[in-house]
Amino acid sequence: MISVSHLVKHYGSHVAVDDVSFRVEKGQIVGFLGPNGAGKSTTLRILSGFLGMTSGKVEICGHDIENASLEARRSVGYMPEAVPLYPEMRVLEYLAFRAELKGVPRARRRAQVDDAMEKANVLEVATTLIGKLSKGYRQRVGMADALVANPPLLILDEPTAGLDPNQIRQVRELIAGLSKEHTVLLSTHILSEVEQSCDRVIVIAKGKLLAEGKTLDIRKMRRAAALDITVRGDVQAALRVLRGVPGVANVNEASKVKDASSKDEVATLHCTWTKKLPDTDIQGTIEAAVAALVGAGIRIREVKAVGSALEDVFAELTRDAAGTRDAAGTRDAANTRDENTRDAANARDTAPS
Ligand SMILES: Nc1ncnc2c1ncn2[C@@H]1O[C@H](COP(=O)(O)OP(=O)(O)OP(=O)(O)O)[C@@H](O)[C@H]1O
Repeated sequence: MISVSHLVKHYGSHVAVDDVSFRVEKGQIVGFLGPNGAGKSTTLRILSGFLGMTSGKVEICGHDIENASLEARRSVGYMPEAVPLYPEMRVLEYLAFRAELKGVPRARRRAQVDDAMEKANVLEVATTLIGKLSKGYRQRVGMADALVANPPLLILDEPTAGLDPNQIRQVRELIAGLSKEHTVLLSTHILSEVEQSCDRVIVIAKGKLLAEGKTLDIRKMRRAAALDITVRGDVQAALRVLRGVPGVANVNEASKVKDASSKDEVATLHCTWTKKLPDTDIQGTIEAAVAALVGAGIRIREVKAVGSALEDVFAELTRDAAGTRDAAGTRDAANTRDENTRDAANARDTAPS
């Protein structure tokens, strides 16, 4: 459905996309994941035909984005990060206008607008002025716009950016529903977003592709990087106990308050592991820490494993790319990449030319 080969994009002397290759197969929901400035929007705009590339080859549904740009663009519904909407138009009117621009034949226009509004869940605001819509609704109108010509492929740039948790949940449900009929490539800088919405993930940073694989494999890399334990009572004793647990490197007080009823101190203690602790040892260390506190008679209010930040996952992937395979998670990712490289190579070999 999408084939990207050695894509490069320069803005003047700045390399925004640096030799990126990947494939997206039909029926998948794929997350394009990377921190700010990674090159996500640039890549998605090139794939949607809105921006030229410096070099490389991109095919959308078998159409070369440069040599058959009209066919390629007709196969894509693109929702940019900042959806350009006309505030003085009503939703229905706007979508009919967009359908016309996208070449939907007049006879089919109304039906396709209705269909897009239904899929994007905006029927109830069909006659509302766009300028009066909430951010969540405007985002969904943007989604209806991407859907109005009924393209097989949807490219959504940060579809949940700036939405509140309720709106994010609605957009996620919407995307899950769309995947029955459309292939979806969406960008985000939030790892949990990809974990919840996508089958596969492509990770980029600083314009370079770092990893590509099943979301499950990337998820494995997100290990408990630290532990927050909230205790009540003798906080100093709790600190001493935790510092004595093998595998715990540092413990510090993240916060401390007085309990309103007992007047005891309630503190959240932040524990980090000794370097390069593999997953199984982290689990064992958490169990040992809790057991040691209970054994010392310290009351525990909450135990929370703190997931590694996206940057840490990126750091592991980058180390892995450099060939250092020192941690269990890193090895997993290396295997994932090796398999994917083979998958991609096989797919290339078997793809019709
Ligand atoms: N029109 C432009 N001219 C010059 N540099 C640009 C232009 N657009 C983007 N860049 C630069 O290219 C790099 C990639 O930008 P891009 O917007 O593609 O990243 P992104 O991953 O989408 O980031 P974000 O999540 O912040 O939107 C950044 O360093 C950005 O500053």
